[in-house]
Amino acid sequence: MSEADRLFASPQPPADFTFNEDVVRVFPDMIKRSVPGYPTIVENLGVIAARFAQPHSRLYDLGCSLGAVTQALRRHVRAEGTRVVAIDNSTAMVTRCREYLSAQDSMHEELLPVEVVEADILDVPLESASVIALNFTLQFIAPKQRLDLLSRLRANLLPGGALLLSEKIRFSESQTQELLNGLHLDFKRANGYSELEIAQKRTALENVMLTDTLDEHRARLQGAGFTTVVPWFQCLNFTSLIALP
Ligand SMILES: Nc1ncnc2c1ncn2[C@@H]1O[C@H](C[S@+](CC[C@H]([NH3+])C(=O)[O-])CC(=O)[O-])[C@@H](O)[C@H]1O
Ligand SMILES: O=C(O)C(=O)Cc1ccccc1
Repeated sequence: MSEADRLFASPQPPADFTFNEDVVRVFPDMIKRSVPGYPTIVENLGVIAARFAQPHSRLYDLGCSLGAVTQALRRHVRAEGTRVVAIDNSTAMVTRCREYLSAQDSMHEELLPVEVVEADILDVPLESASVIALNFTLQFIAPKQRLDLLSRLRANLLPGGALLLSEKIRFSESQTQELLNGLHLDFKRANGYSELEIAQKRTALENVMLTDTLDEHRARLQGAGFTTVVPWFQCLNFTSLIALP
């Protein structure tokens, strides 16, 4: 099972955050203690997907990590003949994700079939899908690639389908930004992270996780051809959106 996250507990030279084996070992604990609302978001992505999933269509979980969203899709989606394609470019994540999903397979009968693909979502060929989930993945894509990726997702979304996008967001109004960022740090402290752990992780993420405002997300989604953007969840500076074609 997964360990407690102590990755940034001792002093270390600054290095960019990567989704390597050390992160994989602690990832379920890390994401739950770092992302306010994460369990609620993941479970409800399954519930929301159930409304948009079409019979005999694909459901994508892009940047699947250990497959938390894929597992929620399997718990909630009942449309006949749907299958999940879960994609991540971290070898360590994909290896462990496959193990978790086969454990879920052995405990339940008649789960949606899942294919876990090790690939970069920026260059893997995508096919038509009724649901596409990007749960805290877009924030790790280089900003100049984000519009192209969303346009490609829009082009592959079936009519009546949905893109489910969760992100850490920033706020252009500085008082709001300071308040919600401060409250996020309080959330981490309340979950047992020390000042050193918080500071070292912040440095590690500085160059690799670049956040946008909600307005920037809306504008980009519209630019990619989505007509409707509905925020369905916000906890502090973390949000989840439903984008419709
Ligand atoms: N270009 C890329 N191609 C494929 N995967 C990528 C790429 N860039 C980053 N990733 C992958 O996106 C994931 C982001 S974590 C998602 C959480 C998950 N969705 C969850 O619901 O638990 C978010 C977080 O840790 O805050 C990592 O597994 C990366 O390897
Ligand atoms: O820890 C943070 O500050 C975050 O914003 C989220 C996060 C969670 C897990 C891995 C990387 C980033």
